[in-house]
Amino acid sequence: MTKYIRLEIKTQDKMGITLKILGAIYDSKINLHSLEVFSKKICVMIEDIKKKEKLELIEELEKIEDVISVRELELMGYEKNERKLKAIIDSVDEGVIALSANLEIEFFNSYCEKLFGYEKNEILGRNIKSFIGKQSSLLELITSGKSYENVEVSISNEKVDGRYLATGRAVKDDDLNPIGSVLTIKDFQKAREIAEIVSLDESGSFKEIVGSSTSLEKVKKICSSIAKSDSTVLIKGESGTGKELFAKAIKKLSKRENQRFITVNCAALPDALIESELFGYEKGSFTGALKRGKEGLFKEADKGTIFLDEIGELSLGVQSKLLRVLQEGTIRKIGSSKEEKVDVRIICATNRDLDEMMKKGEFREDLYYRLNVIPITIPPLRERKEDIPLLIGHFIRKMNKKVGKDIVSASMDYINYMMEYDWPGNVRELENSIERSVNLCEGNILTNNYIFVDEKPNENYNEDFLQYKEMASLKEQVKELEIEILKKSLQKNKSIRKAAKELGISHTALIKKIQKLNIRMETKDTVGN
Ligand SMILES: Nc1ncnc2c1ncn2[C@@H]1O[C@H](COP(=O)(O)OP(=O)(O)OP(=O)(O)O)[C@@H](O)[C@H]1O
Repeated sequence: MTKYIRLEIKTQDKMGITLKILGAIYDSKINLHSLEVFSKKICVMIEDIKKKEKLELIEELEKIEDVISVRELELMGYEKNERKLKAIIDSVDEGVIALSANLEIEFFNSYCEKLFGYEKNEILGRNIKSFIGKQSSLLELITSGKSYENVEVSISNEKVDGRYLATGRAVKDDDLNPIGSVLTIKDFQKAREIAEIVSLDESGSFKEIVGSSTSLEKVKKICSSIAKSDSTVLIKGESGTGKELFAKAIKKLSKRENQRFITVNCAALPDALIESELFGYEKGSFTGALKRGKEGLFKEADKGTIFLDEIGELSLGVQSKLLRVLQEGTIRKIGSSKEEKVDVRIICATNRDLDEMMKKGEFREDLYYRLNVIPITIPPLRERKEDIPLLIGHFIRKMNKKVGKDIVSASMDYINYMMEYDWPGNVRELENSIERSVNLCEGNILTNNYIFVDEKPNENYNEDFLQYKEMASLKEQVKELEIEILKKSLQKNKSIRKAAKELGISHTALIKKIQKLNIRMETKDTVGN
């Protein structure tokens, strides 16, 4: 490698000082390689000379008026920057190449040695065609003069043969004429693996949980941080807030991700059954039992997760059995004296106030403290109304698929109405309400006319509705109005017979209209076919 000497000359900030310094170097008959000029400093890079000549040059430079000091430097400023940049580019796990307009490689990072299968000194200055194959689609991209992004290309020469993703930009002069190009090339397989890892990240586990309110994000964060441990989780929250969705998300993020997730709705099973369902029974242990006996759900969930929904509904008897699972990690089948070890993570949920139940003696205190190791509270929808617009969009898409419609969005009025409502049934009620709207909607936008919630509609509703609507035929407007009148009467009267009386039509006429207009209302009566 050619050796050079670098000098830093500190000077007064005077006109003509650079010329004097260059003159001294010229007079000494020393070749100048490069020069950097600053306001009070000049750096020169000169050919390698003998020590004596170097000292003589320094002496000459120091004699110049306005020169303050001269010292030898390790590297020029631009060399330092170049090396830093090269270190950065070399650390990238993909090939970075700068090409001239003639496709000669002017710059490349060390990854390219592996990419092309050649040594550094065999690459510089050579035409890229000799490394990528004359037929490579990459050649077409490079010569197109256009930008391209992550295009799949092949690279093959006598040493390598593989698939890559190429991204490139043309380099242009001031008149926009191409003077070369820069490209990056990444390993296809590696890029795919990274994409897979990213798609498996935590956000994937919360994919089904729609909403970005601070309070919901906080719950997601807690779930991510506790998911990996085996501690028992107690999810509290009103009915329909998404407790089960969160329980599933915790399982997905846990070490037990690939093991079973068993859901038990404690309220749905009669007390007499729940014990045998949870813990199983030995053969012939009670009348009606299967001859061969039965494994319980805890056993089935072994190594996995069990989700005990509505835990507040368990009888005190079953509560004490559950306590044993938590204390000892064992279960005992009905009719058996043998304890069996199980390795199950328990996630439970309740919409009841367990504290209150404990005070009343309806829930065991010791069990409560065992379950409440990691308490998570999901806020009701009315406390995170900012999630409603996102949820509306999500449920429209979901219901479109379910009922085969193509509704594109909801009107602002519809969204505003939904934001004003208090949602005592939380997200489940919102979902049901949108399902009804989607079913009844005749256009491709959900409007106020298709709102069906269980409380009074907003006060301005009729006024808004009676406004003249452009683009709607008289027939359509009359039909919409009729739907509204029927709906309001049905809502108020909660009975088809009473509504018919109020509207001055017969009971059968009202039923016919309800069917024709596809109105689905919950009244005391049912509309038969
Ligand atoms: N944040 C959310 N994003 C999307 N869907 C949601 C969300 N929260 C709840 N849901 C939906 O609402 C319905 C009720 O949710 P889930 O069953 O998880 O509630 P829950 O709190 O367990 O109710 P319960 O206490 O009555 O058992 C489900 O259809 C669920 O998919």
